Amino acid sequence: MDIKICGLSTIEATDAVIAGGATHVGFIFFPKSPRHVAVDTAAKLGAHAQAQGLKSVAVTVNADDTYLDEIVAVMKPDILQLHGSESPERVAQVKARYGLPVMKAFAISARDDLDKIDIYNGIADRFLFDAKAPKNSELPGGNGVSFDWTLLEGLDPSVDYMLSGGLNASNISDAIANAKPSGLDISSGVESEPGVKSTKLIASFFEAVANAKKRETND
Ligand SMILES: O=C(O)c1ccccc1NCC(=O)[C@H](O)[C@H](O)COP(=O)(O)O
Repeated sequence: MDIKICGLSTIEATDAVIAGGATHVGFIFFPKSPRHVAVDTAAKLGAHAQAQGLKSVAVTVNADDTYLDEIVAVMKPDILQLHGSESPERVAQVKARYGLPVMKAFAISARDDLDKIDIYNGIADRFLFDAKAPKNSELPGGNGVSFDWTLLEGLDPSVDYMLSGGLNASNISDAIANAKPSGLDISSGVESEPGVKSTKLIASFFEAVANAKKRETND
């Protein structure tokens, strides 16, 4: 199962994520976020993770070509995560311009939010299902809130997605059992305060994932 830890900004946290067994590291390019990083910081940390076989993901929100050009040229991400209201046409443009896989994020709060899967199918390479941002939040992601995973019941098993939104060591077992996702994405669940990753919480999270996987195998 793929595991992406998002919102990294330090070498200590990146090393903890690598040691824990993550497959992806995510970097946020959104100035309003406490996790926002400079492109060269993401380039250094991303290259460090790439050297260990992880994929580096650039997370942007309705970014224009100028910003994406800089991110792609300097950071050399493996994947672009589009976390705004990018249309299918914009996703197709981004894919064509950079030749990189695109993961399109959606907020899920009702069953019909999943209709977007058909609209972006064959355009986005993967989906990331996140919770809807609370009304008082300026961030489209990284809010530490979960959505009702039972909304995913009956989803076509060929839909490739990362489950996201409020995941942490305490709820990951239920999340895996309910949603059976092909990937997990976590940010604030491994932070001691917004934007500050905790190496202890990162280690506990990976331990909880390993225990959850053992339980799944035994069931
Ligand atoms: O994390 C942010 O600050 C952020 C800001 C703007 C757009 C996206 C953002 N995060 C994207 C992610 O992939 C997060 O990991 C995802 O939303 C889950 O976050 P959390 O609920 O805190 O685990």
